[in-house]
Amino acid sequence: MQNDIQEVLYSEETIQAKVKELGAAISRDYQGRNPLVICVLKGAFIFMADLAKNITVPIALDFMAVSSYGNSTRSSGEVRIVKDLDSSVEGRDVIIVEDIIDSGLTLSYIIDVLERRNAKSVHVVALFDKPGRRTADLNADYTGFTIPDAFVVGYGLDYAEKYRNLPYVGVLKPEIYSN
Ligand SMILES: O=P(O)(O)OC[C@H]1O[C@H](OP(=O)(O)OP(=O)(O)O)[C@H](O)[C@@H]1O
Ligand code: HPA
Ligand SMILES: [Mg+2]
Repeated sequence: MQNDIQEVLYSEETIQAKVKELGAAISRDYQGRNPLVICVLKGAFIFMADLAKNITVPIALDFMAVSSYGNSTRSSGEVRIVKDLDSSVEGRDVIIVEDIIDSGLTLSYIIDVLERRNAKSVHVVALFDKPGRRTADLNADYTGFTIPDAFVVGYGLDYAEKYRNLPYVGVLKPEIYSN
């Protein structure tokens, strides 16, 4: 698997330091509140686990599975809810946890759904942001790293369901995509 990686962009240590910073910022901003923290599966599962440990205000957790990439490096443009939340967001302060914002289509779809369900507030934390590929007008409230227009894998992010378990984030060798 390591042989498939062309370059490591963010080491495990660099990512962990950033996750701590993001957790501290959220803990400061949500003093006295009890937000519902929503993990967007599957990509955000590792980020969510690490981030949650760095949030010091009381939180509730929930999970939503959404998919639009399938086995491609380009969004299909069609966002599907594969698993919905267990809890109601009505009247809740919601924090959406995303691994990456690329076209922005996934998040704009989820935000729209949560606002229609009458969440009190909806904010977004994204570990990676690729503004160069945006088609939806959208920005995260908390961003870890702004990255160039390259398809990245690791730390939850996949290509065709592989590489999610890498503790770092990197770019694949181009020949992997053409296989
Ligand atoms: O901004 P966008 O262009 O919508 O891309 C970002 C979304 O795409 C990926 O999910 P994917 O559909 O691959 O599902 P996965 O999390 O199960 O891999 C990623 O985890 C984000 O949720
Ligand atoms: O760069 C990416 N890597 C993995 N999954 C993704 N989904 C959107 N962009 C990406
Ligand atoms: Mg994916």
